[in-house]
Amino acid sequence: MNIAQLNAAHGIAQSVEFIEGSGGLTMIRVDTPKARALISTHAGQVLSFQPTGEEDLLFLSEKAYYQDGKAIKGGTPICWPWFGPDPEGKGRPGHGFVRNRAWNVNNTQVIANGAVKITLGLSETPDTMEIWPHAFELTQEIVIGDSLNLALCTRNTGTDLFTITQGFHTYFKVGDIHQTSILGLQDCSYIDKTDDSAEKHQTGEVTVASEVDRIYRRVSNTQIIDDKALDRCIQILSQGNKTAVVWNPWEKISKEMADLEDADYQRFICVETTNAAEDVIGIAPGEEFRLVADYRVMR
Ligand SMILES: O=P(O)(O)OC[C@H]1O[C@H](O)[C@H](O)[C@@H](O)[C@@H]1O
Repeated sequence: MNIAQLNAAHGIAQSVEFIEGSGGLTMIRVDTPKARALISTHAGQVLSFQPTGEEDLLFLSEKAYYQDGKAIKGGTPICWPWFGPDPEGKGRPGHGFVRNRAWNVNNTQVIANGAVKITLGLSETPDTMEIWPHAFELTQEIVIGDSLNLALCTRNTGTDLFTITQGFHTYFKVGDIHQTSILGLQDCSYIDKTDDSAEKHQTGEVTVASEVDRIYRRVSNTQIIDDKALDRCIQILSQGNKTAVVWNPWEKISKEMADLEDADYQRFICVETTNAAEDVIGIAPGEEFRLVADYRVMR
């Protein structure tokens, strides 16, 4: 559907408008009494979530790509049906194949208290069957209101059990990484991907002073990003995950990544709600699995 057809089918006066965004990609502008948001249908990804009177919760790179086949650096990328490198080592793209293709718009709706729910979806095509030979229905419900609430629902529409790993690879905007800490992961063990996947133990809060790439295990359902420079805390509530990933590329990798500014590592932290490492989800035919993340500012 083109922009006019999408607006005719799914636009809602004063609340939901389809527009042509960066790179000519179809985007959805959402306006509610509590917050505004910008969602890209390419990648099924929220690029901006700004509660009224607050800075954006999300970091979006000024150098992000907006192209079919490429991921958008920032916002809330979806890693699916695997998190991280190809689990079968066949050279398929890192973090799966739904963060770099167009999603369908299934529904838009104003719900309680003026919040807006946008439902995006994807199912198998001959192209996805080549990459991952399973029939599926992937649905993402995005609710913009007091909080940004994301629910990713995977339904197995095929005849054999399949397994997935996945994650919301969310880039949170911070005022200064040096003055940022993450609470709620203390006493968890983690896999340190910057140290040959050594198993380590987290004592106290997480601070970032060099590259960080960690899979935390057996996490609770709450993490808090304490951002002293912006004088705010972001609360992350999750359901369906046993793992969480913390990632910051730091200076060298930031410089090497063509879609990041050199100093961008100072401006974001990824705290990712995941099913990663041994947190693998098996889904039987006809069954579904739901992963949920909810983000809000606390003062
Ligand atoms: O550059 P990307 O493919 O988006 O991945 C960025 C990062 O994502 C995750 O957080 C992984 O744990 C990292 O190992 C990876 O470098």
